[in-house]
Amino acid sequence: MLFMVQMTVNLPQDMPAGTAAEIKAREKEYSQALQRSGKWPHIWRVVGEYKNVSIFDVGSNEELHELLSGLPLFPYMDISVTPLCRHPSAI
Ligand SMILES: O=C(O)C[C@H]1C=CC(=O)O1
Repeated sequence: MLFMVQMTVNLPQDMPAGTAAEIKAREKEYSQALQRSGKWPHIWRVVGEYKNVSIFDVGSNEELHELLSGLPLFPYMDISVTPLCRHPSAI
């Protein structure tokens, strides 16, 4: 099952730089493990925003929820999820 996921990160202005750096490092490790597994095949930066557009390829809604809620940045994100299916004109 394919999903387009849009994540906007809103770190608190008063979060210490060291804390933010530590969360971002864990986020990168978590994200890259999922990319290597094939469950997160695309991640793109939205130009000019602290936001990404991603494609997830997972087995169920529940699995996607688990993966997203495990993101170290999850408490600081606005996330929207759009289910996808193959376009009839796709070649
Ligand atoms: O930077 C982001 O878009 C947020 C987040 C998603 C993956 C990752 O490494 O960081």
